[in-house]
Amino acid sequence: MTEKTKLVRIATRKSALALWQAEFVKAQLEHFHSDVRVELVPMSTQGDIILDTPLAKIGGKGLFVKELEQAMLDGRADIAVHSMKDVPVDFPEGLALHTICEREDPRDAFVSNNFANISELPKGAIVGTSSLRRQCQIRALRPDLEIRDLRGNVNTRLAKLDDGQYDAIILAAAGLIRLEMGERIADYIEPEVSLPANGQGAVGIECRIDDEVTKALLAPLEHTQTRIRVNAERAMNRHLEGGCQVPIGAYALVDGEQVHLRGLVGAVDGSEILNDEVTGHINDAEKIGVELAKKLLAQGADKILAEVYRDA
Ligand SMILES: NCc1[nH]cc(CCC(=O)O)c1CC(=O)O
Repeated sequence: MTEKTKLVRIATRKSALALWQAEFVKAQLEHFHSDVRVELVPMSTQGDIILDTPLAKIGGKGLFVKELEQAMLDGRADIAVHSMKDVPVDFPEGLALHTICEREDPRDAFVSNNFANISELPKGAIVGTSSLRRQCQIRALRPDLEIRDLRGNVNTRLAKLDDGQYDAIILAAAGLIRLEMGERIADYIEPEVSLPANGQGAVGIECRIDDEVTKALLAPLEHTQTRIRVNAERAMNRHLEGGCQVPIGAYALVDGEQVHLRGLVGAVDGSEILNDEVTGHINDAEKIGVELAKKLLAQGADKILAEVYRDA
């Protein structure tokens, strides 16, 4: 090791997907900087420990990130690597989301050992998902299916499907692809059928605001188009005051100088779903997110969300 070697410590959850994402960032940092050494600092978060309660009922934002943030604030780690979907819209003082890496496939995936897609499922079939967003969209499409809660990391969820506890489960395609289990995906669910969660499929890197050395090292990992999309999506969620455990979908696409954002707020039972969209210039990504949130609120999103929070 030479004298100028810089150590970057990555706070990460211990799930296979979190470790994959941390290893990915480690490899990228080492690829761009020959004088950087990267260490993983694995830890458990509340979201990993409380496994027997539906996520929506545990409440509190940042179930999967708080412990990682504390490690950075205490100086036990320099950066934290997150699935953007799990990152709350606001950060503790002293920390910020510095980098957003290129997005993987953002779609939800239909996984089943017996059925090729949602339309093939027979009446009464049992579908596993722990996401209110997926639940309300599937219920709107197929009110005859039975939705059951499904917790645990990707491997646990697949094991429960293979046990026969469910006829099908819905997962983020990105997690399966990253873990080289893409062949388990029977069908990719298009955004028109299941609008993804804000940030789904994107990896973000958080660090201390005053850590200029680390911030400079992270710069080459930033992916501008993903940043624009995720900024628009997160701005919508922020204005709706929605964490990740709410029936809210937000999905942006960039076409040249334009960003096109679609948003959805739904009642958990699928009885009511509000959809809207806004297009504007890429420099106004966040304004577009706020504008879309306002349109959804004007349609009655506030009433739907108030009901979700009351029932939770
Ligand atoms: N809430 C858990 C979580 N956080 C990120 C992903 C998948 C990968 C991603 O969206 O980047 C998953 C699993 C899932 O929803 O199936």
